[in-house]
Amino acid sequence: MYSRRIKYVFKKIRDANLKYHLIANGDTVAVGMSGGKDSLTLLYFLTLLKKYTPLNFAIKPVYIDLGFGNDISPLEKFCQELKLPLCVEPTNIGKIVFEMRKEKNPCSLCANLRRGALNRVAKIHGCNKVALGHHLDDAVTTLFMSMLYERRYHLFKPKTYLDRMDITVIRPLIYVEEKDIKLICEQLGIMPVQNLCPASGQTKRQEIKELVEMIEQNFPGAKANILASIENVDQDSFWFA
Ligand SMILES: Nc1ncnc2c1ncn2[C@@H]1O[C@H](COP(=O)(O)OP(=O)(O)OP(=O)(O)O)[C@@H](O)[C@H]1O
Repeated sequence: MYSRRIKYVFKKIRDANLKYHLIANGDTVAVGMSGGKDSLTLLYFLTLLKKYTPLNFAIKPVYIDLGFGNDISPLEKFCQELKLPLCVEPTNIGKIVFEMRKEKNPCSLCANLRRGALNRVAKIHGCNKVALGHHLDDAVTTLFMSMLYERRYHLFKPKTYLDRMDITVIRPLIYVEEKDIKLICEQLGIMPVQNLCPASGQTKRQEIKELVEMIEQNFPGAKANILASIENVDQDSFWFA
């Protein structure tokens, strides 16, 4: 009944869940919904995880409204179909970033404020975990950005406990490739929300993403190997001062 691609992606998510103990029995997981293809796919697969594994957990989709006037009706419809009420949190983050602070690099401030808002809302709704839609391509792109722009290895983790908030951030799509997410959205007819953010799609990140894609084209499997090399860091070979 499910396509081979859906089964394949489901396995990747189960693998990540087993390896990093992302979701446990009794969890209440807030799912950060931008309305983009990644978070929509994440929500879909978390419902499958609940349905087809013995894991017993609750799912709460949360949309942080940044104030750009996005039409979120496709997101609302998708949540309704999955029988999950969407929590919408209005904010003035867009205004702060673009009008008040007039940031040159708005994305990092926006992401910080958004994450703070999401964690706060999750806490208010009794969630102990927050799931984000970062996938394999995001991880490798982030790693390359830290190397090329910051001269260091720096990458988010699949699971991070934030002690100040007492909340755990998880990234169940960490082994999933973006191309599979795109194909699944097409296959299931998942409609993303159009993002009206003025900085959308014109960032440094986009350039590095294209570089990563070029490497993958020339060395198939490169992205998965790069991520695996992070998991298999040989401490003795690293040049710690
Ligand atoms: N406005 C928002 N409200 C709630 N969660 C969000 C919001 N924006 C982003 N997120 C969460 O943070 C993750 C990473 O955000 P980012 O902006 O990098 O999205 P993305 O890679 O374009 O993914 P997506 O396709 O889900 O938009 C998203 O996958 C989602 O889980």
